[in-house]
Amino acid sequence: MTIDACLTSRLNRRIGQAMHDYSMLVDGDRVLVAVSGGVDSLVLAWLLRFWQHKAPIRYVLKAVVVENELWRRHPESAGAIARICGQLERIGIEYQTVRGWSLAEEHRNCYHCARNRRSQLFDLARQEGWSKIAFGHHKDDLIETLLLNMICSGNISTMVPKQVLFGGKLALIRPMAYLEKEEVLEIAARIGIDAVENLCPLAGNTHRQRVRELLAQLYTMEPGARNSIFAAMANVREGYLL
Ligand SMILES: Nc1ncnc2c1ncn2[C@@H]1O[C@H](COP(=O)(O)OP(=O)(O)OP(=O)(O)O)[C@@H](O)[C@H]1O
Repeated sequence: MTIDACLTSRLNRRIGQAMHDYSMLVDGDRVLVAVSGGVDSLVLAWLLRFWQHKAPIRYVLKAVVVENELWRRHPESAGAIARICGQLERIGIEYQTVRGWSLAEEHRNCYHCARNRRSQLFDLARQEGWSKIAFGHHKDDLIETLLLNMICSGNISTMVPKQVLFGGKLALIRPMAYLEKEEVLEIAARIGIDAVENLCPLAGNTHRQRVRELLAQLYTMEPGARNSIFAAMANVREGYLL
């Protein structure tokens, strides 16, 4: 299916706007797409793959799935990895799987797992000369992170759409930063993404999940809150903070 048949012009414009606002891709980029097998990162892999045909610039893509320690303990792990690979083949993107390091018992939590995954991705990017790592985070992830950081860590910050690291050798990009979760799901339904259930035994029982539920309640009370919170991240009045 062509990108035009799968993306409404509204969504196409929104993704293009984020890419443009943050100069996410340039000619000659080598982009690793971090894929968990969840709906967001599979949609991202599809988007970047199909933009290759459309974009006026040339870039190379490879999807990477980090098999973490907790996944591997799950009895359905092998089948799930095979399904993720099947989805990537269907999307037509080159891919590889990487085995995450073993985590000590006391380190089996979201923080260490995410750190482990980041290190694996950074190492691969350095070894193979990839210039960008693309993540499937979207607008709701950025809002949740803002609230999480305020509530649990006492700071005002979020994940940025583009983050340049190592003196410019690598940049993390989030091309779906302007899309709401429902919009990602809309694209997934149009292109027939078959997301793989998260194998992590800790999934669904996290601070993030609780913040997500809190936000859902807030949005029913105050429908404009989502856009206002998102806009606030680009409208910081430092003179009115402590
Ligand atoms: N095991 C993994 N291997 C590679 N990349 C990953 C992995 N887990 C997460 N990521 C990357 O980090 C992003 C955010 O991770 P998070 O755990 O919040 O996603 P998820 O909700 O499990 O899955 P998704 O975002 O794909 O729906 C993903 O969109 C993906 O780009």
